[in-house]
Amino acid sequence: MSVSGVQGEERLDYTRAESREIRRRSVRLLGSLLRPQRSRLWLTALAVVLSSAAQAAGPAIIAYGIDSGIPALVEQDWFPAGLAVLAYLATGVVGAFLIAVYIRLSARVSQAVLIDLRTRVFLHTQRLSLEFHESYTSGRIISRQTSDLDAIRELLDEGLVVLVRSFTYMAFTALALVLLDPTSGLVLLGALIPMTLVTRWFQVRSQALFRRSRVASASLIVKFVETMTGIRAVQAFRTERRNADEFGDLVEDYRDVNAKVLGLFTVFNPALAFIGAVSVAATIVLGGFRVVEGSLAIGALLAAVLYVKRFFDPMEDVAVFYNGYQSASSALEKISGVLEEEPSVPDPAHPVDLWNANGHVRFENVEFAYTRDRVILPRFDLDLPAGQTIALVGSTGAGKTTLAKLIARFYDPSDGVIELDGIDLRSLHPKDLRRAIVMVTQEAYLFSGSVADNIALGKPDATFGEIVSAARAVGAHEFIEGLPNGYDTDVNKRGGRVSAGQRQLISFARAFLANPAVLILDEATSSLDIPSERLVQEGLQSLLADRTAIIIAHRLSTVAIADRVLVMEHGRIVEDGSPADLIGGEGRFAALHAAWRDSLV
Ligand SMILES: Nc1ncnc2c1ncn2[C@@H]1O[C@H](COP(=O)(O)OP(=O)(O)OP(=O)(O)O)[C@@H](O)[C@H]1O
Repeated sequence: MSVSGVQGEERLDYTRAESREIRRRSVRLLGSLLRPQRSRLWLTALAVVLSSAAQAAGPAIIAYGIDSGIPALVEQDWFPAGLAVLAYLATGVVGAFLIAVYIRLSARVSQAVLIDLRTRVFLHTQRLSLEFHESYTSGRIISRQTSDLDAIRELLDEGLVVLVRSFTYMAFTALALVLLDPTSGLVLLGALIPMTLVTRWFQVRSQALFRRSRVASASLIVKFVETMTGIRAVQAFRTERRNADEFGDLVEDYRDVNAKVLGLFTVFNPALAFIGAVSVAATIVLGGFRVVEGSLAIGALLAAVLYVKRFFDPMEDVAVFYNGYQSASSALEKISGVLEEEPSVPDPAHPVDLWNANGHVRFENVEFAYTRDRVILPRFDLDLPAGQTIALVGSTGAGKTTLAKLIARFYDPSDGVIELDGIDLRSLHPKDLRRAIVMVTQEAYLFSGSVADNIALGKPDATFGEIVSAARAVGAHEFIEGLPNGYDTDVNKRGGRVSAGQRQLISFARAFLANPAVLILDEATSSLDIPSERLVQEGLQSLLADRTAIIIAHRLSTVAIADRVLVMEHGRIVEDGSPADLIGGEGRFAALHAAWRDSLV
C-alpha cells in the first residue's frame, strides 16, 4: 500500500521504507519553507550561541572575582575586583540584548513560515479535485489548518530556539567547567550516564503516548465537526445521547492518555532533579577536600558547583521540546501529504482556448469508474447537439449525477473522450471550461455576503441591472425584494435566512447570469414547491432556448420542457428519444410516466 499523498495517513504501522519516504517529504517541505528565511535563521542561531556563551562566562568571572579580586582588594588593589564586576555586568547586558535579538528574529521567521504554510494549504486544498474532497472529510481538513498548524507554530515559536539554546548552553557550560576544573568535569561525565538512561526511558515511553494523545485530540475535533455539520440529522433522529456517549468516550480516552503523559513527567523531572542534586553534592565533596588541601581555590569550587547545577537546568526544556517536536513532525507529515496530492483533474499543460462555445457535447467510447473495482458507467457513446434540452431520468443510483459530473469535468473519464465543440474537455482552458459549462447542484450553496454578491458570482463584473434581470428571469426577483434589505440582504444574518427553494432560485439566477453554453441542473428543482417550480419552469423555458441543457429530474413535470429524454439504468442509457415518442412507446419511461400521471389523479 502506498503512503503517497494522504494515503495511509491514519495508519500507525509504517514500514521502515514508508517512514523514510514520509520523513523525506516532510523535510523537503520544511526545507522549502525555511529556505527563504536562511539569513534570518543564521542570525538567530548566532545570537543564541553568543548569548549562551555570555551566560556560561558568568561563574568563571565570579571565580576570578573571588580568587583574584578579593585577595587584591586586601592589598588595596581595586582593579581585579572592578574588572570582575564590570565583566559580569557586561555579560549580563550583552546576554540580555542578544536574547531580545533572537526572540525578535525567531518570531519573524516563525510568522513568515506559518503564513506561507497556511496559504499553501488553503490554496492547494482549494485546487484539489472533487474526488479528493469527497473522501477527505471536513474534520480532517480543519485539523490540518488548525491543530496541525498550531503544533508547528509552537515548535517554531519556542521549540527550536529552546533546543539550540539548551544544547549550546550545556556545551559551553561543560567546556567552561573542564577548563576551570577538570576533576569536577569528571563528575559531570559520571552524571551523563544516568541522565542518558533516564532521558532514553522517557523518550521511548513518551513517543507512543504522545502519538496516542495526538490521535485522541484529532478524534475529538473530527467528532465535533461531523456532529455539527450534520446537526440537522442529529436533532431530527435524536442521536444527541449517542453522540454525547461517543464524545464522552473520546474525552475519557484523551484524559486517560494525558494522565499517563503526566505520569511520565512526574518520574522524569524529579529523576533529573535528583541526578542534579547528587552531582552538585559530589562536586562539593570532591572540591571541598581539594580546597582544604589547598589544590583548589574556593572561587573555583563555587564556579564548579554553579556550572554543574546549571548544566541540568535545560534538560526539562529539552523533554518538553521533544513532545512539541513530535507533534510538529507528525503535523508536518500530514500537511506534506495533503500538499503532495495532485488534482485528479489536472489543468492542461497546453490549454486550448474556446472563447465562444456552442455547447455541442460528445461522449466517445467513454467508460467511468470511481474506484478500480467497480465500473459505474460502462462504455458508451452519446451526442448532445448544441441547444438541445435533455432530461436525464432513471432510478436512484443509475448514474445520472455521475454523467453530469463528467460533463462538468469534476471527474475525467477512466477511458474515452468527452468533447465540447470538438475539443477534449481535458485540453480546454480551465477558465473557458468553467465559463462554458455550469452545474447547479441540489445544495445550492450560498456564501456569506449579500444576495446580490451571491448572484454576481456567476459573472463578477455584472452590473446591478444585470443581476436584477437574471433574478427576474428565474422568478426570484419578487421574494428578494421582500427580504429586509432586498438585494443587499446578508444571507447569513438572521432575517436574511432564505428557504431551500429560495436558495435554489438564487443559485439559478447565478447560473443564468453566467450565461453558459451548457447548463446542468442536478435535481435542482426538487425543493421547489409546485407554484415556484412552475414559475422557474417559465423562466427556464426562455433561458434554456439558446443553450444546451441537461436536467436531472425526479419530477416528471420537469421533463415536459425537454426536447429529448435519456433514461438511465445501472449506468447505461436504456432509452433515448423525444418525450412524446417515449410516452407513446412501451418502454420504462412510458411506464414511469403512466405511474406519475396516475398519482396526480
Ligand atoms: N464519489 C463516489 N465514489 C464512489 N462511488 C460513487 C461516488 N458517487 C457515486 N457513486 C456510486 O455511483 C453510482 C451512481 O451514482 P449517481 O450519484 O451518479 O446516481 P444518480 O443516478 O445520480 O442517483 P440519485 O438519483 O440518487 O442522485 C452509485 O452506485 C453510487 O454508489
